[in-house]
Amino acid sequence: MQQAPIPTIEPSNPNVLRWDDIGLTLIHEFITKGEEAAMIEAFHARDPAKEGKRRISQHFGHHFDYTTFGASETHFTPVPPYITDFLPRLPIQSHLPDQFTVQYYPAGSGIPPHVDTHSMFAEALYSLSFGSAVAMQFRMSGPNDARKMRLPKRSAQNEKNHTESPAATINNNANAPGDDAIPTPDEGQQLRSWELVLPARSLLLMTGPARYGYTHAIRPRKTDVIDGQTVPREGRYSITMRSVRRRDEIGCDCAYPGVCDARIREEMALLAASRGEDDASLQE
Ligand SMILES: O=C(O)CCC(=O)C(=O)O
Ligand SMILES: [Fe+2]
Repeated sequence: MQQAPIPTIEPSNPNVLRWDDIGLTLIHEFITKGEEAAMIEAFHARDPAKEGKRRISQHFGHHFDYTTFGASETHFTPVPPYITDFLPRLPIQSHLPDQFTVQYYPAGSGIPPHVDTHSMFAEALYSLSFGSAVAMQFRMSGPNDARKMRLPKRSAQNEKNHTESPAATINNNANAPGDDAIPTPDEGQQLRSWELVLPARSLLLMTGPARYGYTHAIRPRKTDVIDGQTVPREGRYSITMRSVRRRDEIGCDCAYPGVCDARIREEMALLAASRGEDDASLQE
């Protein structure tokens, strides 16, 4: 693990930290303590259990469709006011999210390294943290990630069982529940990788390389190192916010074809076509 890169602090607002070359922005105290308490209450009004060991997810807005990896045309849960209230404060107002996954991470749980599906969601990806801080790991994707994304897909997960992986990660085998892929020592040493502490009430925005080229993960463990101190983890909540691409917006031409689902689909189609030609020539 390498040292986290140094952010630039916005002169007009010291709560805003930027890593422009990576495409990350972290805004401290994005929500108030009152809003945070209301969110936690609303979450447990739907899912009372706090004792389990597994991450629990709730979906709002357009549900993820586990068969097309796009947005469902039929499944929609109205977005609660505790989310709609802060949307006018998001840093990018031109394109607001319409797909929301609220998750509870019991202490010790995490999320495997993954790249959120490129083709089905617009570039800006947000994560709002609340309840407690957690360290998120970023790692430049490499051949190992590209190889995993080309493995045959696991069976689609049951959307009703929302203790499973989050929506956008379904297309990435590195994300299968319980498959907390550890990079090979070779890859782990070579690739740029570090952890960024996401404090409670902070908003993380991922764009560019951070969105398309890096994997992000929360390692399942009991402690994090925060400001040089080893701190026990507590239950943490997050809201992942994405904007669903529709019709001719679907696709991706990013600079990271190895982990780009749009490119992988093209590759697979070419492969299938060339196999078809081979089959045809065998029959002649
Ligand atoms: O909990 C988080 O902050 C991130 C969750 C995530 O990466 C996802 O839902 O795709
Ligand atoms: Fe993600």
